[in-house]
Amino acid sequence: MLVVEGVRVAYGEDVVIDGLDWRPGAGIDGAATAVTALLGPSGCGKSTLLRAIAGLEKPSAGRITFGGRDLADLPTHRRDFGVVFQDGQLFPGRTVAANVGYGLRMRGWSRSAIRDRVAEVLELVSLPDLADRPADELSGGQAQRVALARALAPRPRLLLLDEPLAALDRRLRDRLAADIAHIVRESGTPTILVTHDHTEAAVMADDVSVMRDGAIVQSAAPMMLWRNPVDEWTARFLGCTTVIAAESVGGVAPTSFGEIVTGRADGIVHLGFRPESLRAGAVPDEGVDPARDRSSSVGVVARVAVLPSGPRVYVEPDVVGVGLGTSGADAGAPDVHGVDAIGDEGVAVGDRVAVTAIPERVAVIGP
Ligand SMILES: Nc1ncnc2c1ncn2[C@@H]1O[C@H](COP(=O)(O)OP(=O)(O)OP(=O)(O)O)[C@@H](O)[C@H]1O
Repeated sequence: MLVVEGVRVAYGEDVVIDGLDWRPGAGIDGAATAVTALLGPSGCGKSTLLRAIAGLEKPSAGRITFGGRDLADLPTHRRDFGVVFQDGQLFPGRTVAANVGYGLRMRGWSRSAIRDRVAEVLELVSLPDLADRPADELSGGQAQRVALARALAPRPRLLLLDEPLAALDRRLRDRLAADIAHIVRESGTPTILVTHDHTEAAVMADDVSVMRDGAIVQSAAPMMLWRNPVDEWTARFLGCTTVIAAESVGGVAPTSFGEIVTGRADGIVHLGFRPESLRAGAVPDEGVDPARDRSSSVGVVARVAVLPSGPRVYVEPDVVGVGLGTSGADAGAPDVHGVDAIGDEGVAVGDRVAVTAIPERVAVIGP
């Protein structure tokens, strides 16, 4: 529905986006009601692109169409897009109901129609009892729900969310992320979510487009993105802290953390490991010579962080100069810096551990 073609946006001399092509949700079923995340690091141009779609920035080249119609000559308020920013931007002196009904009044809805629709969307965002509360007496999470209700009230054709959770604390973000995703799906509104947080993108979106330096580098469902990031930069941005090269033969690459199914043609492949891709546990059998054991690498725990999901450890090589994660393919450049892994319960600094891959959590990098 939304198509961005060859778009260029500059602030004075500073070109932020140049020749950008994008069809959010193009590769997935049900794109008409899907949530697409626009995910990228700070400053890559996500908000600029969103603002261009909303009509708040004017592209100096290219075009943006919705349902086949060029938006260039359509001002923001006539695009019928709902927008929610990081800080909600509610009118502080007015009640929740007045805020939510604002766009409907502007569109000339009748009083009774406004009252009914306001009640309906406040129900949708689970705040039916707050209609008469002044907007400046809301918590941060409530304010963002009200901002969402206000954006959804006029039944927009497209909803644009620009880091809607960024100003909230972690606990609230996690809960509200799932709630917002549910609410926008209930409302049947196609949605673009700008975020720099890949977990948030995975929780909320059906489809994720990764943006880097003003360009879209990959679009895929979250699962595909984790499994097959398009390049090493994307793999690292998505949380891989160790990247190694290995030789894949018959679709399988032996590594010093065990065999990984790559499904790739014979040749060198690059594999990305998140802490969750590796398990650091007891050395299985001291009788086995670790140098000959191809299913795991032995190292020494250098740091432990105890997270709710279990210990996160950093394991250094126990033989100086022979890195963890070396394989035939990259033996010339051992990763002497060690690896992040999930540790077994009770693991402590100084323990010798065997580091083993959890194969289905390893990313196979490249197109
Ligand atoms: N109004 C503006 N005037 C001049 N430069 C701007 C303006 N808005 C953004 N920029 C610059 O454009 C670049 C992209 O900014 P943008 O806000 O689009 O990035 P972003 O990916 O959304 O980042 P963040 O997640 O930090 O908001 C940055 O270098 C920023 O400094």
